[in-house]
Amino acid sequence: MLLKVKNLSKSFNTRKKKITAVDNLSFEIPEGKITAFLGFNGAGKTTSLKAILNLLVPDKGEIYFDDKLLKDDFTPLLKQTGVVLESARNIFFALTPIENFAYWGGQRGLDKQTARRNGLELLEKFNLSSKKDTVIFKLSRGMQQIIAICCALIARPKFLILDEPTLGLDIEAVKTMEKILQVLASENVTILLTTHELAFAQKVADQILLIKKGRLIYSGTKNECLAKFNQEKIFTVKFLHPLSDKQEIGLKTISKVVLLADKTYEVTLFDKKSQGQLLQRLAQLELVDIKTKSKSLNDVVDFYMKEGNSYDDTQSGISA
Ligand SMILES: Nc1ncnc2c1ncn2[C@@H]1O[C@H](COP(=O)(O)OP(=O)(O)OP(=O)(O)O)[C@@H](O)[C@H]1O
Repeated sequence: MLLKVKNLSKSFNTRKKKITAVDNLSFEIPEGKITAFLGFNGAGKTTSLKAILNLLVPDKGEIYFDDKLLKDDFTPLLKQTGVVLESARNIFFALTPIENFAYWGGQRGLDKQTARRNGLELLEKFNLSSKKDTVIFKLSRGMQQIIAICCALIARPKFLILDEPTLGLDIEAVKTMEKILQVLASENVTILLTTHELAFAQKVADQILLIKKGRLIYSGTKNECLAKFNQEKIFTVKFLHPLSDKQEIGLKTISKVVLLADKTYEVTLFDKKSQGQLLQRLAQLELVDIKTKSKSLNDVVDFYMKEGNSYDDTQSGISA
């Protein structure tokens, strides 16, 4: 594990009340994977990131980086970590990418030539070489975000933290961002990102970290998380005519049948093993369309964010 967070808590005392932003949070970030840190506004993501980056002192908790406990000195983590905060705020908009690379490389102890070389390499990798001398404010929002990532990667850190990397990006730019993150992960860069865009998280993430009111709801692989929520096999079926009572009773011996609209039904198998039997029965009816429905990360997050569906039964696992 590259990063381990153990029993992290942080409260803020405001004039009106005490706000518990992070509440006994523990999780692990595996090396070379993309972890999506999810939770509604105010869930405690930024506060957790700030504690990891030593930008605030938690009330309690421990941070381990490369299996070493960080106490007062976070240098081992900070030296190996690139960070892009929301809205690409870590770059100078009046400078060009090359000038930004020289500055941010300098901050990381690189000489100008090395910073330039590393920066050009990154631009080439992300197909932005032609923009090396264009001032940042003349670039599209998506390009600005990529340059911000290049600056964060200028000293080749092995850990990259991205706060809302797709904020304000159009569909094409989001796709480019997906590719970039996948390229970086394939080069063993460990990525921790926050996002409210669950379709994006579902595309790029290997790992999911879900928090609610500062507490852990789920931590584990995306595939396991989705598999748990897709144990049922659901079909949406449209027939030429509404089902007769007899036809409906026939299907109901092996599935739950719910009328969605006019001639369209949701058919949920009681047992996945009866799929062949169901398809045979459906084939005897006058079908117009049939689709299988799978639950998405959006459904998972929706489920857990509802009051009552809590983490009680799962600190490191999940149950649907
Ligand atoms: N400096 C502070 N003083 C007082 N309260 C704070 C402070 N920083 C954060 N909070 C509160 O702590 C809680 C968690 O905030 P945090 O910014 O960590 O959430 P978040 O998950 O990052 O939200 P978002 O998705 O909106 O960025 C919120 O209730 C927030 O108002």
